Amino acid sequence: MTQDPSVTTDHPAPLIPATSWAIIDSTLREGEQFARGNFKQGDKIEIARALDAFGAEFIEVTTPMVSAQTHADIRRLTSLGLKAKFLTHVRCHMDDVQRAVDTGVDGLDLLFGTSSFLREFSHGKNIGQIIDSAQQVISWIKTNHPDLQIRFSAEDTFRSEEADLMAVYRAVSDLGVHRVGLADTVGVATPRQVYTLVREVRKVIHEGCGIEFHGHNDTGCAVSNAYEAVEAGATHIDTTILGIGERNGITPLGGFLARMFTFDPQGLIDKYNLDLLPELDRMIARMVDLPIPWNNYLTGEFAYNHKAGMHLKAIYLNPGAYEAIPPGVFGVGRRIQAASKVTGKHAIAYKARELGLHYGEDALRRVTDHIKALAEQDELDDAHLEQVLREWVSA
Ligand SMILES: CC(=O)SCCNC(=O)CCNC(=O)[C@H](O)C(C)(C)COP(=O)(O)OP(=O)(O)OC[C@H]1O[C@@H](n2cnc3c(N)ncnc32)[C@H](O)[C@@H]1OP(=O)(O)O
Ligand SMILES: O=C(O)CCC(=O)C(=O)O
Ligand SMILES: [Mg+2]
Repeated sequence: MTQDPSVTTDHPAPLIPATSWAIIDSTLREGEQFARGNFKQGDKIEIARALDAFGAEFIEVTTPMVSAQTHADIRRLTSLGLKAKFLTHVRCHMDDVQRAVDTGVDGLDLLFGTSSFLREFSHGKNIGQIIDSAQQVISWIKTNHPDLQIRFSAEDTFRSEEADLMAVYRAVSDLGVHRVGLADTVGVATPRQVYTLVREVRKVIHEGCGIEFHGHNDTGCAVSNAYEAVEAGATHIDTTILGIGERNGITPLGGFLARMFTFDPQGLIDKYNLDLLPELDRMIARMVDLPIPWNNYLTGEFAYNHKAGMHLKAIYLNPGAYEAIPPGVFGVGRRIQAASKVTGKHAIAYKARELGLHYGEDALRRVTDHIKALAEQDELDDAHLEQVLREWVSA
């Protein structure tokens, strides 16, 4: 595992221990629903191996109902001998479940939409019928495939009636599912709603039953909502690499890890090979043929760019002054952009010292002002900065 001496691990008790939650990475399921997600078997194997090397606890794959090829792909993935557990995401329907049980997966992620939107426009079932289907399907799995993990999710949870949800969750928990799922299918939930609902669900399910959260990012809350879910007691969080998924996607793996790192750095370091994150992000960016966003959590080109003079002064003394998370832990470096109009004398002195040049106080002020004036016209690259510093040192 990655070790970085600059990581502060002296928290007496982590606010949220990393041992209290696990990742279900859904790049191979939700990610296939992304506009540019069309993974071939070779891609799927590469993604699964990379997630496994990273340390993802679970890998969720698309339903085998998609096609014969997808069915064969799942069988191939589950034969790889990876440590990560495979889950397949299937409708709560006997046809789907019977097709899924011979794929070699470790568990089935069942779902049924419970909101009025999905009851009316997706499957046409009322809550009683949903519970009846759940009973039929879950009982069959438990009788015939007792080793399979079972999760039941109420799709579109946050637009469902609370009484309906509680009836469904209580019923499936009584039927012995291993986890229940809360899904913010259209990305509308607020962090407080997520926190409150997870707490309510916890009251109606059995003690050993896990709680999974799946959050879309339509209103920019996917990471915060995942965090609130964990804070309220959720045990499993769905992520995808780079956040790819339907529409603008779900909780990104990197963003979620960045959030959780601040509570229990050592816990994350112990659990995952964090320095493989940039490779994961690059792999998916390549496969979907899109750049990693410039402001991406941790791995964006400018995620660790430091520019303003006041920042640079402190950064040189202690990077922690302007970085919540040390980049080295996640296998990325920082960029110091010293030659801009917002730079200051400390940054320029530091750059000069790197070149073996020493400026007195007055000369330093003059060259700093000169660099700031030049940068008003155009940013200077490193070569230009070096040239100026060398010319002005003797001027
Ligand atoms: C929010 C989410 O991401 S949910 C997961 C979405 N994932 C997928 O859709 C997986 C990929 N999907 C597919 O390959 C196809 O949609 C299939 C194979 C699942 C089904 O294909 P088709 O039979 O052609 O049906 P189609 O996709 O047009 O319609 C969905 C069907 O699922 C039914 N359905 C929807 N939700 C459920 C559910 N939770 N349980 C059971 N049936 C459901 C609908 O009623 C509809 O069936 P109907 O035609 O009998 O009314
Ligand atoms: O099964 C689940 O919990 C989530 C399904 C899904 O992708 C969603 O609701 O957005
Ligand atoms: Mg989704």
